[in-house]
Amino acid sequence: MSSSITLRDVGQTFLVRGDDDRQLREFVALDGVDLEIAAGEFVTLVGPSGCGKSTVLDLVSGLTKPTSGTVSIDGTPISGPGLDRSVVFQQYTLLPWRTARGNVEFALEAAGIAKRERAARALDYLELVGLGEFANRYPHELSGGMKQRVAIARSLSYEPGVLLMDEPFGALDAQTRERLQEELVGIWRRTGTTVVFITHDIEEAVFLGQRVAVMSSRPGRIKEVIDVDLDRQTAENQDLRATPAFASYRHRIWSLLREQTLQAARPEVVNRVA
Ligand SMILES: Nc1ncnc2c1ncn2[C@@H]1O[C@H](COP(=O)(O)OP(=O)(O)OP(=O)(O)O)[C@@H](O)[C@H]1O
Repeated sequence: MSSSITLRDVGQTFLVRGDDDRQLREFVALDGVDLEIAAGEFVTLVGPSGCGKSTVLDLVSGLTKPTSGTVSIDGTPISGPGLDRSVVFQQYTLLPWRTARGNVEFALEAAGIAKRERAARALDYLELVGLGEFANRYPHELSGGMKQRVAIARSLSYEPGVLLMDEPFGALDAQTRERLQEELVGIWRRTGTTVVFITHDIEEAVFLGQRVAVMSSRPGRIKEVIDVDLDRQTAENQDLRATPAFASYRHRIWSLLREQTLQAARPEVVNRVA
């Protein structure tokens, strides 16, 4: 099961206090953001720090509402959070007093899944992320990568149409990160869920995304969306990251981001509120 996502002419303005006079001002975080994500697609979102990536994810999750424009799931405007969407953050956010299985079951309980179904389903999803044998371990008995896999299992367990991931591998070491990237591609293929994945890491964006959306900052907009046409199936046993095609995508996105970073050096645009 998967859902499409549409952002149409989306703007998000926050009220912030000026550093100098402490007056309230409008800060335009997003302006005119347009993005269409098809059901079942894997899209990565990159952009300079503070360009509004998490703000976009918050809007799709329904935690916040846009100041202007519309954000829709399967053509229906989002009115708040829902079980059709699930978010994985950089911090694992597991309950320390529950086992891996207990953490997944907790989400299933909140989603209203019948008690008799919860234990089996939790185990199925822990197996999907390769943690079937660790179901009875507590978070403090798991490595960082394992904790993040539990968080992914928990998010997928109630079978959302959309999985939103905000730098989920940002706190992991390079090797664990690469392994989880490969596993995530496998999980995405098996579940067919639409994935929107935020990252600062260009290689991660190219490796994972069927398309990479590059954002510009101040105000945040989608600057360019790049189709990544890499043969991931035949490359399964090769080092995809070492291929010339991969390097070429990496360089293209690096160049776009460099332009953005140079532009971001100018002062922020804020409008004073009367
Ligand atoms: N609730 C809020 N109130 C005021 N300003 C906010 C709020 N949320 C975000 N911002 C501002 O909006 C801009 C975009 O923030 P956001 O967290 O979306 O950026 P980001 O691209 O995810 O950043 P990073 O890559 O550093 O995580 C930033 O300038 C931030 O300070």
